[in-house]
Amino acid sequence: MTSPQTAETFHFLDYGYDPATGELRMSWSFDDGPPLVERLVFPWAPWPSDASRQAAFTQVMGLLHLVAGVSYYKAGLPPVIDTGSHAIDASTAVFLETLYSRGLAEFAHVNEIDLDGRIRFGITSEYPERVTDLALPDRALVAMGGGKDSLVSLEMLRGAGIEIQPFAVGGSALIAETVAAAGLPFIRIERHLAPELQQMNAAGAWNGHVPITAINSLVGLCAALLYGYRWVVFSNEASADEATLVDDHGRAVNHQYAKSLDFETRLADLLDDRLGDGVGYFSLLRSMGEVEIARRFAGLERYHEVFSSCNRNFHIDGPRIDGRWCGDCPKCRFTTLALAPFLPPPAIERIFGRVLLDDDAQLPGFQALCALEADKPFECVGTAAESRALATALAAREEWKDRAVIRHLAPRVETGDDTLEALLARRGPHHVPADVAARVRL
Ligand SMILES: CC(=O)N[C@H]1[C@@H](OP(=O)(O)OP(=O)(O)OC[C@H]2O[C@@H](n3ccc(=O)[nH]c3=O)[C@H](O)[C@@H]2O)O[C@H](CO)[C@@H](O)[C@@H]1O[C@H](C)C(=O)N[C@@H](C)C(=O)N[C@@H](CCC(=O)O)C(=O)O
Ligand SMILES: Nc1ncnc2c1ncn2[C@@H]1O[C@H](COP(=O)(O)OP(=O)(O)OP(=O)(O)O)[C@@H](O)[C@H]1O
Repeated sequence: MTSPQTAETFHFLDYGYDPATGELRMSWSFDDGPPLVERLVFPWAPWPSDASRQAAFTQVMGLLHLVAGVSYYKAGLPPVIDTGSHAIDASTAVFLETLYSRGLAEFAHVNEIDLDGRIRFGITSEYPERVTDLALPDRALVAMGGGKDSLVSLEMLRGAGIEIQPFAVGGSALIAETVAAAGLPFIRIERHLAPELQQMNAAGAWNGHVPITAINSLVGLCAALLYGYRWVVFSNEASADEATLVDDHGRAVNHQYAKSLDFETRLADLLDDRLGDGVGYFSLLRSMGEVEIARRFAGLERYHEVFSSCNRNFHIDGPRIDGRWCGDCPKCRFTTLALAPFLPPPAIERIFGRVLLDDDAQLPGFQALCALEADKPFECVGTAAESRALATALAAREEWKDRAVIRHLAPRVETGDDTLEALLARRGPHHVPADVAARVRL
């Protein structure tokens, strides 16, 4: 296979869904190289009889093809992008250019590649295709990630009496266990990347972070149209808007771009243009920060022994650790910090199998969470202000103040107005539909 890095053009080839098997196939290529075929399998092979739902599904599947191409495009970054049979109107082109450039910002930063002006999706159509008469039942398909955030959403919706169906993309047994603990049925959508990607990576193709939540969001929207759910609910928080770092050219590099309000707004607007309000994509926790979410999760004891936020669990080929927490990564550190004000030390030890705040070897990692002497890590963690407020609050608690990490960290951080109480009270903008927001008491 020729190297994707020498290719002139990245081609979007075919996409299609087979109602007999529930398999969705999408393909791309570099120049005239072999097609790179990614497959998704929707269990029970759903297929709606209603023509407007079929038309809406075909549109959303087209968007998924355009978004999921990012995994392959990044391997070579060819100068030309050929969108093939897709009708790309101006707003779709801007949506894709923004997603590819901001969603690949960490990838570009780590690989020292300048993406400015490189990613261009040509306009091939004046208007977006529209489906106007979509009617889906008022019920929610909830994206599950195995961690605390999606479980908080699930319980908020359940508590409000809204019909819920958890789903996840990929084969994580751990996510399935959280859903089993919720006592709910589970839709697990298989995802198989093109096998050539692994070979290209091994041969030295460009590799790095991709905006995975954007891909999962479009898969969720396909599922909503196939299975019949009006709302696709994610659990992305206000804290995800903070850039992980600002580079030497003043550009924001955000590991969590696809979890940001900016991405959510752009995708929701695009869907509104094409499908009206027949389908709703939103994050239920958008108005809250990590601290408020942790406070709510602390009260959901039934999940304390089954959840995991540690991303060492979520590789495509399965977990790379024994147990649910590796105990030495930014997510393990941040989740400890966020839950500690709301749970007693024995409960923290039961969850994580240790108390990271007792281990002074962990101090540099906690400092990085506070953006002290280091950038924040490329991980899904809270804002630096949240970590500082948490450290300060723990220094005022008898049960935490003498722990090694808190003793060293707390005197070195300043919180200003961002105290724990202020962060708990703060609410930002969101796109939760008014009827849902009222029912969950947002
Ligand atoms: C689990 C993890 O952190 N994976 C990142 C890691 O990948 P690694 O090679 O160690 O293992 P795999 O995840 O199994 O991936 C194998 C290769 O496959 C490619 N790939 C995978 C998924 C995909 O959608 N597209 C792909 O191209 C990629 O080449 C992999 O090397 O390092 C990779 C390179 O930096 C990261 O891309 C992997 O991240 C995954 C896509 C992933 O699922 N990460 C989530 C845990 C994650 O970061 N979630 C964010 C959401 C942020 C967002 O904006 O969406 C979060 O929790 O903040
Ligand atoms: N495999 C997946 N399939 C579908 N949605 C997912 C998947 N992984 C993560 N998500 C969703 O993406 C969003 C971001 O994931 P994230 O890991 O931050 O959340 P989480 O696992 O619920 O909580 P935590 O922050 O504790 O890890 C959440 O809405 C989550 O449900």
